[in-house]
Amino acid sequence: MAPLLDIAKLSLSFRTESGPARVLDQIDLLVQPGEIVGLVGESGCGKTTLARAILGTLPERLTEIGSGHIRLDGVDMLRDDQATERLRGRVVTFVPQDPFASFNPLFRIRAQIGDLMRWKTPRRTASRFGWRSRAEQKADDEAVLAMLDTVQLPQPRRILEKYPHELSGGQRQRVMIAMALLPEPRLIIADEPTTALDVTVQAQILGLLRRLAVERGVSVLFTTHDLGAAWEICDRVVVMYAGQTAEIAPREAFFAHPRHPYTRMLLQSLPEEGRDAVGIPGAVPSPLQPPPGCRFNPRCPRMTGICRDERPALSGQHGAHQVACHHPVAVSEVAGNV
Ligand SMILES: Nc1ncnc2c1ncn2[C@@H]1O[C@H](COP(=O)(O)OP(=O)(O)OP(=O)(O)O)[C@@H](O)[C@H]1O
Repeated sequence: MAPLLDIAKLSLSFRTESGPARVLDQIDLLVQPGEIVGLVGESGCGKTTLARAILGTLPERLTEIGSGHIRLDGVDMLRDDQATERLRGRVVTFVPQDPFASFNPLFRIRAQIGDLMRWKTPRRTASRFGWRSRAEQKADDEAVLAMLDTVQLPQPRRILEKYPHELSGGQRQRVMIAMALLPEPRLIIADEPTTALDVTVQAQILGLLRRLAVERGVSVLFTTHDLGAAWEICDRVVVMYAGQTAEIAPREAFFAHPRHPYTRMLLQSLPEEGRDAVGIPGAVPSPLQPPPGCRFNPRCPRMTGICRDERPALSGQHGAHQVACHHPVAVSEVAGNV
């Protein structure tokens, strides 16, 4: 099957006063149609930058593409501006971390969803300039009400009359999920979509996102530093470390047999009953002066000379368990981390 999203050898830097910050370094990532992929890693590993690169929302003036490609549905998202513009908001949509910041506080939800539908309705035929026929508009209005109901917002007509501040955090995120689904996309990028919510609401929202994506065959690329959330929702997990792909594994294998020392330490750092969360010693290196070779080498208990000299390649076939490490953990060494 052709992947829906195909990212290969993507390197990207930000221009800063102190020189180029190489935030993404030869990233490889494939997302198949209908697949839910989690992008995990500590803060500063480049998850948001990768999500924004796919969406084409990085500041152009400050961004330098070094190499590689991002293809969505065959379109070169880094070089074909017109096609990218067509896909953005239609074929690929976005669920943000903080929905409050993404709404305009001055307008009712009705106006904000109405604006989205004017430009991104899947029923749009000739309405290139935001014009819709009466029949199209009526169909869109019905689709909006049905979608609000689908994301379990009772009394959708009342929700439409509210201002963003009149909704709870969970309700706002449900509206955001509705808005991400209304254009009938093929890929949703959800950037830490539940971080700003209470724990109980987080679980509901993740469950909802997964159910709707599966029902509609929509792929989801979900960034999180919360491995529990990745367990809840993902089919496959991609671990990023300091702008590099460290490991890619199906969900069960990821939690049961992590092969990269970083993944293993991430999992071991999770809080357990009777034990507080323990951090990984050291910090993610600055992208201004990343260590040579494997970027994890200064924090790695398995580090040897080769780790400083040579960057490890990502081994294995797509779809299988892949790891970029000179000294990966053997399956026999792991006693199950689930
Ligand atoms: N505009 C920018 N200019 C320079 N450096 C930047 C810029 N934006 C992000 N960075 C740097 O890029 C690196 C990756 O940041 P990014 O936000 O993508 O990481 P992340 O994994 O999403 O972290 P978080 O979970 O905290 O959002 C960090 O070192 C960050 O400081």
